[in-house]
Amino acid sequence: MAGHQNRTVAVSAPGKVLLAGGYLVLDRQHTGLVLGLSARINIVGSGIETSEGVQLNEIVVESPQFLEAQWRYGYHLAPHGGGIKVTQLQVGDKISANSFVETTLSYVLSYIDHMTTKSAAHGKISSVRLVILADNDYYSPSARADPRPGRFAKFSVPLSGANKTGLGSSAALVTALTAALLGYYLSRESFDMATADGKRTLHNLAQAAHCAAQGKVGSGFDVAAAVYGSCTYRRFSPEILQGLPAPGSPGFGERLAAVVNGPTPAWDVEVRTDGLRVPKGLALRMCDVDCGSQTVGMVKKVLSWRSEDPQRSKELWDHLQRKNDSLAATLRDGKLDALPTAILAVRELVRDMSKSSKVPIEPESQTELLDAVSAVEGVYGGVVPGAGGFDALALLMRDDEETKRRVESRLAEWSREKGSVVRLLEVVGEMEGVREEQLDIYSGWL
Ligand SMILES: Nc1ncnc2c1ncn2[C@@H]1O[C@H](COP(=O)(O)OP(=O)(O)O)[C@@H](O)[C@H]1O
Ligand SMILES: C[C@@](O)(CCOP(=O)(O)OP(=O)(O)O)CC(=O)O
Repeated sequence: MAGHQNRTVAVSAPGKVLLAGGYLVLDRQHTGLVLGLSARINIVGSGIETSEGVQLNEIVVESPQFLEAQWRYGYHLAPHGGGIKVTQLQVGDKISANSFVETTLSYVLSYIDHMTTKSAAHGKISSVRLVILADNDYYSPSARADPRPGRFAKFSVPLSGANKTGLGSSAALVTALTAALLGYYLSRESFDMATADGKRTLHNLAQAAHCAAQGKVGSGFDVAAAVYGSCTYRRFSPEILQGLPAPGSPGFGERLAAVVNGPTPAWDVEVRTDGLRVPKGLALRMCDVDCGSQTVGMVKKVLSWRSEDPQRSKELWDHLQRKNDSLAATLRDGKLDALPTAILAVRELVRDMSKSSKVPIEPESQTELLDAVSAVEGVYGGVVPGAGGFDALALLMRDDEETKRRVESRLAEWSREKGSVVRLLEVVGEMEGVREEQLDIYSGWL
């Protein structure tokens, strides 16, 4: 560990879109088609300067794009192998929690502490400052301080006041923060995110921290996208994470390390990065639909339909899985002519699932909008991604300016007619997962 703590580490991890396989991917029998996005969460970690003889035990995390977005933590080694216990410190008169940051710090520092037990540096985690910078498409532009920002916009609100566009900020944040901390405190021989082993450690640890912070075990496709980028994803068995004690309680460090470093058969996740790709000439683009409709408890409702009608739902899911697989194959083989039919086949079965489960996965308003945009020259089609609902679309279209302009003008027309604002985001589908960055892209922010 020693010798690395004065280094500055910069890491970024991409957001995600689940193009096909919503709900199915919760079940290990099925897989999801996951695309990484060009919108990234960046973390820069560097040492905190202290005057000679002064010892600090502080971790400072900041999100300088937002107001009141600084979180300070003290930390100590918990007794009986409880790992590193992190406690938020008061800054000024306000204290706002950030459970994703706090949980990730306690998980990752406990893991690092355990992995360095035998080294002289054990128990000597030094202070660090971590700066978070998120690409603009993660949040709606309405609260921007400058309407024409550079790479990273400044907002005139706290983080809680920014409207998210649903690109998976928490998974990208947890993954980038985990990678930054591992890279900062461990030697390159112990952790290198460019290697398969490094990615495996990062994936397992980030899944554990993200699940704990979320308070539930989802399919984890968002963390997989943040680590590996675009892929086909078969989830890990949720039992892997069961029974982990809480950070600070006896044995936490050792149990966490055993889970994270656990043998591959236990970690039965399957990530195929050659399973899905966006062929040359094609772009995946996202639309943000601002409609005010809320969709709560969709996962619960779909799963209860599944248990109430096991036979029919199984047939439907098996059928849908085959259509999802064909869509992946069509993209992989670059057969653009076959794309519209492959997309429509998926949508048809998703609407069947919508109808049977009475959940608005592809609600009527989205069917209309998708059909309208799919009719624009250069658009191959689109889906309601992830869990579905009213607030987003993913489009597959020709990767050129003219198509983009035609789509934008069709969406503007739609917004005027229907009174719901639909906006094409700048973000595009991208293959690459987590990566190290050069510091110059952050100039002015550090
Ligand atoms: N730029 C950021 N800086 C600090 N924390 C962030 C940032 N973006 C997201 N987060 C964390 O992620 C949480 C949002 O996660 P969540 O509600 O799951 O949204 P998403 O669907 O985008 O993952 C925030 O409450 C915060 O804890
Ligand atoms: C239903 C799901 O299979 C997909 C949900 O995908 P979304 O992309 O809609 O999810 P969030 O943005 O994280 O809320 C649940 C899961 O896989 O965990």
